Amino acid sequence: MPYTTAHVATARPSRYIKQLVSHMGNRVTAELAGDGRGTLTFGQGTCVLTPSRGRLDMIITAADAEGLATVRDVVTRHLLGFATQDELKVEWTEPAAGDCMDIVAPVASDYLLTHCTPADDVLQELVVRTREATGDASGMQVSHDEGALLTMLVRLVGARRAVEVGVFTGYSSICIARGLAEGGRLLACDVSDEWTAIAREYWERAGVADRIDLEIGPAIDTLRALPDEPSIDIAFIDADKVNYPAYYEEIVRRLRPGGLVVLDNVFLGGRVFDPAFQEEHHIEMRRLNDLIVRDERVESVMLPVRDGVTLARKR
Ligand SMILES: C[S@@+](CC[C@H](N)C(=O)[O-])C[C@H]1O[C@@H](n2cnc3c(N)ncnc32)[C@H](O)[C@@H]1O
Repeated sequence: MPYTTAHVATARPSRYIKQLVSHMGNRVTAELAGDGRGTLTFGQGTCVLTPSRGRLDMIITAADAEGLATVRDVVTRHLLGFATQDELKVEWTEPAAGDCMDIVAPVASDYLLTHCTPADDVLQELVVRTREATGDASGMQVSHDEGALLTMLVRLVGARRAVEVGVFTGYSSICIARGLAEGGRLLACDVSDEWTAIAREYWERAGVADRIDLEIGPAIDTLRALPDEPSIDIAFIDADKVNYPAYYEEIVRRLRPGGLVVLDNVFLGGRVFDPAFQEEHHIEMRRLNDLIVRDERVESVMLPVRDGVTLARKR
C-alpha cells in the first residue's frame, strides 16, 4: 500500500487540523482525537494529521497510487485554502510502498549502531561466521544495538530466569546470558541442530555456555512443558512469526509480576502497516500487536528499534 508524507512548517498546526476536520467532515469521515491529531478517511485512502512544534505532519495511505494522488490533492487544496495569512509550503514525498520503508532514517540507524556499548571480539566474529555459514539467513541475527538493548533490559529486570524463543547462531542468547544476575539461567529454544551448533561454539567462547540450557524442538512444546507458575523474569521472542500469539500467551501466564516479554520484528519489514499483505503471519502479527495493547495483564510500549520491538511488562 503506497504512502506519502509532508511536513509543513507553520506556527498554527492545531488550528489547521481543526479547520480541515470540521470543514471536510461534511463529505468524508473526519475525526479529531483528544491529543489534537486529526484523521480524514476518504473512500480512496486516509490522511492522518499530527500537530508538532512549528510543524504540521501529514501522512496519507491509500490502496493505490491513483487514490493517493486524489487524497493528496484534496487535502493540499483545502489546507492552502485555509492558509490565507501564512505562506504554507506543502511538499509531499515520492509515494513509497509500505513494505520497503526505512523505519529509522539510514543515517540515524548507522549512528545508533556506533553509539551503544561496542560489541566485543566474540560477537563481532560471530557476525562474520554467521554470514559465511548461513548466507542470506544471516539477516535473521539481531543487530548489535538490539543485542545491547537486550543485555540492558535483562540487567534492569535483575533477571535470574530468562527464556529465548529463536536462538539461530546464538547472538541474542549471548547478550541475554551476559545480563543475567548471579546464578541466573537462560532456557534457549530452537528447532535447528545445525544453526545452534554454531551457537554452542560461541557460547563457550563468550564464557556463558554454563548458564544456557538449549532445548531443540518446537518452542511451543518446550514452553507448555514449563511449570504453570510465575517464574520467568524476562523472555525474548524471535522465531516463527505465525506462532508469536501462542508464544506470547504461554510466556505471559508464566511471567512474574514486573517480568518482561520482548518481541522482535513486530513491524514485519513494514508489512504490518499495509493491509495489502494478508498472509497468515501478517494477520497473526497484527492481531497480536492489537491484543497486547488491550491485554490488561501487561503495560506495553512498541519501540522503532530495527524491525520493531515490543516490550510488555507484567503488572
Ligand atoms: C530470527 S531467528 C533468531 C535469531 C536470533 N535471535 C539471533 O539473534 O541470532 C529465528 C530462529 O527461530 C527458529 N525457529 C523457527 N521455528 C521455530 C519453532 N517452531 N520453534 C523453535 N524455534 C524455531 C529458527 O530455527 C531460527 O533459528
